[in-house]
Amino acid sequence: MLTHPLSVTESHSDIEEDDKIGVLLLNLGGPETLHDVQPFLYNLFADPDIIRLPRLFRFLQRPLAQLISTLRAPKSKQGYASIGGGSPLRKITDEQADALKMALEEKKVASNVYVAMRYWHPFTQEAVRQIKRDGITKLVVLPLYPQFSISTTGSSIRLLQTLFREDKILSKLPVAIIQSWYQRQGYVKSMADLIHKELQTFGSPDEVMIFFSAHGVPVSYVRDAGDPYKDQMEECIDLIMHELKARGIHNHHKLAYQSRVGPVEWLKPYTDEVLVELGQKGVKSLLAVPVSFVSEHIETLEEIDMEYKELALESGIQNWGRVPALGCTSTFIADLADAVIEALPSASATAITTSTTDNANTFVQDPLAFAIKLLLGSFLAFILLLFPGFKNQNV
Ligand SMILES: C=CC1=C(C)c2cc3[nH]c(cc4nc(cc5[nH]c(cc1n2)c(C)c5CCC(=O)O)C(CCC(=O)O)=C4C)c(C)c3C=C
Ligand SMILES: [Fe+2]
Ligand SMILES: [Fe+2]
Repeated sequence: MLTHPLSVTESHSDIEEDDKIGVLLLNLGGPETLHDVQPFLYNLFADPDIIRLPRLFRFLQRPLAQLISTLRAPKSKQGYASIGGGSPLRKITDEQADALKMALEEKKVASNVYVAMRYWHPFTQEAVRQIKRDGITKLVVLPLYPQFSISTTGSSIRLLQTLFREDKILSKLPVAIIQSWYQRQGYVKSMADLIHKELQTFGSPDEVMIFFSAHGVPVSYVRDAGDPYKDQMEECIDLIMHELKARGIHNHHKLAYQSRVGPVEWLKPYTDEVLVELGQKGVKSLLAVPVSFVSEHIETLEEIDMEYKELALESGIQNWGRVPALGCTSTFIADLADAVIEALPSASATAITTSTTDNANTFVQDPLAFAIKLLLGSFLAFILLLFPGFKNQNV
């Protein structure tokens, strides 16, 4: 007998016979060619969860996005050129989606796995349209970010809420959202496995500093908007180190934040500054561990492997290593499949309606600095508004 591709082959408590299970993977997206870089950056900076303006000044969002994306594009292009001319994110995320579908099948859950990128193809809107076409009856939303940030998972969820609210059918679809999963045993163990393995490549593994480098966010996200990202990151590192200790690994470790953009203060300590300090303090061997993201991307391949490695070696560190991103590591993907099954919504579950990341109360800490920025922004906006075409690009 032919089974429907989404039919369930063995009973799980929250799955009914005619259910069609969908899993929606949330990710950031990245430019596939150098030509895509500026419009990708425009989409990113046009997101009010990336540049957080008070509601009253949201009219400046798109002109500012146009300006900042145009100014940043040359530097970004250089970065993407150095890793082969584009982001590997789409290919890796598609592979993760296929691996997750298979892992779910092994656990007797038939599903369709969709990829929803926030700023480049395949856009969230496309994935949502496909979910509707496929007649999915239960949906699990799984961000590919272990820790929650307003700027990543929060932004994608906010967009989903808007798209689902606007649609008669989707607004009734039972949806479960996995907000974060850094604390899951499977993830923690998979990270510990990678670190353990990579330590063995050093001459004296016990003397290696384990250096966690997380993507940063502006301090105001945590301080003013209540982003749990920093707390979750610190807890995540504690859990991984605890797991390593249980395996008899007692190396020193350090957490720092990378990839800051723009003039505002970001979470500290900064990766580049810490690398210099560690070199000066006499650390000779260092293992870099990217911890906020589960695929290779520009920040691992260019920033860590090229820029930070060079800086570390110049600063006196002699032995450098880097843990690969989890990608399709089987223990990790199997654990994501468990997370999906545990989260499956019951038929009576509500659709995506409530917001966990409401930034309606965005406020500005320093009114004078804000007034100056606003005047400047308005002036630039005036100039830029002379140019047409401030719509989301390539959506
Ligand atoms: C947990 C991961 C990430 C957080 C938090 C995050 C916040 C954040 N990022 C920017 C600005 C940029 N991000 C860019 C690319 C990019 N960022 C992440 C992850 C997080 N960002 C990923 C996975 C990627 C895509 C990488 C790829 O391979 O294509 C970029 C573009 C690249 C560059 O020019 O450096 C920018 C710009 C901000 C402002 C922010 C928090 C507010
Ligand atoms: Fe980023
Ligand atoms: Fe960067």
